[in-house]
Order: sequence, then structure tokens, then C-alpha cells
Amino acid sequence: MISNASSALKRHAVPKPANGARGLVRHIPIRTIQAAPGSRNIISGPEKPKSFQVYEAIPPLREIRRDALLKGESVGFVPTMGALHDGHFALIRQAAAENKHVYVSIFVNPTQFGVNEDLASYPRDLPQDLGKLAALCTEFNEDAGMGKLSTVFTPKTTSMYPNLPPTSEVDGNGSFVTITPLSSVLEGASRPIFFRGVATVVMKLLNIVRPERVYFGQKDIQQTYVVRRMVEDFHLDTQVRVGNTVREPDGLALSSRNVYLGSRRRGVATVLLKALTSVQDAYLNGKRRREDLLAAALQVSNAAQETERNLASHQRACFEVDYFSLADPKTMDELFEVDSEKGAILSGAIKMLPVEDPQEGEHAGLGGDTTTVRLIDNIRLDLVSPKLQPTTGGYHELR
Ligand SMILES: Nc1ncnc2c1ncn2[C@@H]1O[C@H](COP(=O)(O)OP(=O)(O)OP(=O)(O)O)[C@@H](O)[C@H]1O
Ligand SMILES: CC(C)(CO)[C@@H](O)C(=O)[O-]
Ligand code: BAL
Repeated sequence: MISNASSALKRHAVPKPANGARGLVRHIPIRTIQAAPGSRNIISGPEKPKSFQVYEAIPPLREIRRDALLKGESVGFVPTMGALHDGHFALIRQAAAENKHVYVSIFVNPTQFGVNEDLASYPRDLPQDLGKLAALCTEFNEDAGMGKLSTVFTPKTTSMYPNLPPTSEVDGNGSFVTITPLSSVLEGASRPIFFRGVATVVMKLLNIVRPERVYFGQKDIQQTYVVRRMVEDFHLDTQVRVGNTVREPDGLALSSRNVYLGSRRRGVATVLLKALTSVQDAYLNGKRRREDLLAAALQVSNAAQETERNLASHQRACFEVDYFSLADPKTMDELFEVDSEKGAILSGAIKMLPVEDPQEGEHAGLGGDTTTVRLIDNIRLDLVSPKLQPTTGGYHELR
């Protein structure tokens, strides 16, 4: 059964197919079909006989994973929290280029949300995500040696946390993976339980899927460091791959949370990348000292804050800077001077504050622009020569 499927998914359910153990159904509109009890559901696209299976339960997923292992077929795994966008699709494409099978998980992991964060309102639309994945599937040409999207894993919270209910309390009980000190700085300083939750759920997912390769986006760069450290320290047998940040045409990094931004806040949100690119310009112009580099970011953000403050309350979109950071590309320790041979990770986070005086007819974001939205972004200074271009995919190895 698909547990967290909306009623829309249930409405689309059709009877169990009679054609074989795995019940692959072809040439039908996108539908969800309940197969073996508690386990298999099959999606099939209308135009091509391409399909993937959706699993909510762990045992049948393990079974097909074992089948692939016995056949010597590799699995590339893309963990997500759903609300899928082109950033996710770039990772899936990359995984299909490098593996026989791609497995995607969709699970909004409660333990990485702080008590006052947006777990309840986090955008969720499983039928829409499955539809997007079915459309993406048609791109993968197995005859040309590409892998295929084989499996989507949509576990219930009770399967992922089988004993104690998941907690968001800093001192809550449960079985957790903690990676320190990496998890305590930057994003971890603002979100104290965030990386404990991420490391814990990624450990669970890797234990379930056991992929040859696992794919993460550079947008969440600190997450890639935490996961890589976990993989090394716990001797997990998987390779961590990192895909470039995919951006909107104006440079804003794609993010599931961008749906919270109505037009007023969306217009100002590009300030984060503008601030980071001003540092990049300073770097390319020969600056190497932290204070000189980060001064450029502060100048851009201060000017933008001033502009917004001077607008009328019904026009402005105010924001706060959470941090700008210049960190070592191996350890994420803050740097006082950048070594040109090694480069640096330049990252930042801003908080878009709730919109004041919303106007009739103004385009509002999800939740009516009433909540603070944190945006993060980063640039690898050692990888940006000579100038950052909006990215449409591609990947790099973490060094
Ligand atoms: N713009 C992007 N480019 C490349 N990868 C991305 C992008 N956005 C997210 N990812 C990656 O997709 C994976 C799943 O991320 P997730 O489902 O949390 O989406 P998200 O857009 O990062 O959501 P959120 O708004 O919660 O940050 C992560 O590895 C993440 O880094
Ligand atoms: C890696 C992840 C899927 C763990 O919940 C999440 O942090 C994300 O989507 O970036
Ligand atoms: N992609 C990061 C997930 C989160 O912010 O919770």
C-alpha cells in the first residue's frame, strides 16, 4: 500500500494485474496498481513500455535490490524529500548515466526538522512527484547503455523509525548518528538537530538500499561533507557523488522550499547569489584574505537590506543574513586566508522574513508568505574559473 498517498492516488488505483509475479502493466495511463500485499505498486507511462516500481515496505525493496546484486547490476541511489524539481532530476540523470538501476527515495524525514521548523507545512505531493518521475523515465534509453529509474521508495515514518517515535528535541531519545564537529557549524549552528537527523536517516536508507553510488546536490554542500564523513567513518560501502547546483535563469538555486516565496520575496531572494558572486569576483581579482572577500558579500547584502527598508511596508521584502562563510574545502573549517592551490567553499544563508502588508491580488507563496524562509547557497571557489554560469546539471567529485 502507498500509505501517505493522497486520496488522488487512491482514486487512481485499479485492480491487481494478473500478468505475472511482478505484475508489470504496460500501455496504460499513469496509474498506481496494488500488487503483492503491503508491497508493490507499479507505475507505467502511457507512451512507452517503461515502468518503475513504488515500494512502501522495506522487505520487497531489499528483495529486488538483492536480485540486482546477484545479476551484477549496479544501483545508484538518490535520496529526496519529494516536491521534486530539476535539481533532483539532474541527480537522477547522473545516476542513470553511471548505474544500471536508479532508486529514488521520497521521505520527509521528521528528525531533521527542529521543533519550530516547517515539518507540517513542508510541500508534499506524492502523486505529482510520481507523475514527474514517470515523464522523466521516458528519457532513459537503455539501448544506448543508460541505466533506468527502476524503483521509488516511499517509506512510512513508522518503518523508518520502528521503535521510538522520531523526536526533534535536542536531548530526545532514539538511535542517532552524530557527526561532530562538522554538524555543529554553519547550518548546524542554526539548526542544531539538522545533521543528526540527516546522518541518521541517510544511514538507515543506505542500510536498506545498499547502493554502489549515492547522489547529493552541491546546494546542500555541508550535507555532502557530513554524509561523506559518515561513509568514511562507518566504512559504508558506497561512493558519494555530488551534482552541481541547478539554478533558475536568474541564478536562484532550485529548492523545494522556494514554493514558499511569493513574487515579492522571490524578487529579492537572488541577493544571496549576488552576494556570493561578488566575493567570487573579488577572488578572481586576486583577493585572498577573509575580511577582504567577505566584505564584498556584506556590501551587497547591506545595500539590498537598505533598499528594502526604504520601501513602503506593502512593497518591501526584508531579509536577515544568517551567515557568510569561507571554509576549507577539505574540512569545512573557517579560513582566514584562501590558499589558491586549495581554494575554498564560499557559502551563505539568508532568512526571508514574512511579508508585511500583503496586498490584494499580490502573488503569494505557499502559506501566504507568513513564515520565514531560509535560503542557502554556495560556490566552490576552486571550481569557478573563470566565472560562475547558471548550472543545468553535471557533477563533480568531492575532493
Ligand atoms: N538546486 C539543486 N541542484 C542540485 N541538487 C539539488 C538542488 N536542490 C536540492 N538538491 C539535492 O536534492 C537532494 C534532495 O533534496 P531535497 O529533497 O531536500 O530538496 P531541496 O530542494 O533541497 O529541499 P529544501 O527546500 O528542503 O532544501 C539533496 O541531495 C539536495 O542537495
Ligand atoms: C538527504 C535527505 C533526503 C535526508 O532526508 C535530505 O536532507 C535532502 O533531501 O537533502
Ligand atoms: N535539502 C535539505 C533538507 C532540509 O533543509 O531539511
